[in-house]
Amino acid sequence: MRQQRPERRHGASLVRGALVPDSTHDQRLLDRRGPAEWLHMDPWRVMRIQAEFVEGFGQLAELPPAVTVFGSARTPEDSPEYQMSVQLGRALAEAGYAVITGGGPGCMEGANRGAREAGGISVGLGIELPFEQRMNDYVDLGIEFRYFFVRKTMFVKYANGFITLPGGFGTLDELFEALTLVQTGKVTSFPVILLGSRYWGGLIDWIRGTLESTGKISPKDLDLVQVTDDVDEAVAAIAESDERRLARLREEREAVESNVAAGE
Ligand SMILES: CC(C)=CCNc1ncnc2c1ncn2[C@@H]1O[C@H](COP(=O)(O)O)[C@@H](O)[C@H]1O
Repeated sequence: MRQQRPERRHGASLVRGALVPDSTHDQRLLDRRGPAEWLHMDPWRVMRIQAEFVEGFGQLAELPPAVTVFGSARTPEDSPEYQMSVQLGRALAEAGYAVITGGGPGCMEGANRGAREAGGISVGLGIELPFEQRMNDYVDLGIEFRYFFVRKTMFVKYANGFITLPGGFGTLDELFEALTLVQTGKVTSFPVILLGSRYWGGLIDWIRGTLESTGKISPKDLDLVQVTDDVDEAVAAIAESDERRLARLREEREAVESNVAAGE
């Protein structure tokens, strides 16, 4: 015999029995006297996450070719690393690239500053942090994100490559995310460049001496990252990768066009 159990449809979901709540979404929406915890529940968070993607995609879709620059939030303004970040921002802008950073202080500020001083497009993708933090003054287009993973999608999606200055955990996280995406073929034609051979040398030695030598990565994976001390060399590596990508796209288009012509 069919059991009669209470049931309720929640959009695409169906709940029955004890899972049926004693109020509806509408009631909870309209009942302003009720508690506000539902605002912080996961289904609602999804809407916020969606909104962040929509805002990010909308603001960045028309950006010209861009490069994302990572690096420490703690680099002092009077340090050589800060100077290098300014020089890098400037060189990227002069080569026609918009510069995207995390919008914070230190190396991020330096790269935004260089881009702005050279008349380029200076973008900051900020992140909500548990302590007071504001977008640096050299950002012309700034977007604030609540979620790291949404922001990281923007860093990759709108950049033609990453250049990484000396940094800490945040920088390493961004660096290894990029390398994983390239290694697994999720992004193609995406140079990852480390600026500062003294700073990064130990990490590269460890990757070679431990990861590669024990077979955790393949020897060719080491080619995914380039190390240099020369800002112009870093920018040139991005430009060369772009040229190769454009040439490949041209070839693919020509092949499609000649197939279409042959079929006619
Ligand atoms: C002084 C201080 C800690 C400020 C934090 N303010 C921040 N504002 C924006 N992005 C950040 C900040 N801290 C870390 N990040 C992200 O993580 C990277 C730097 O982290 P770290 O300093 O290397 O580990 C940046 O590329 C940036 O994307």
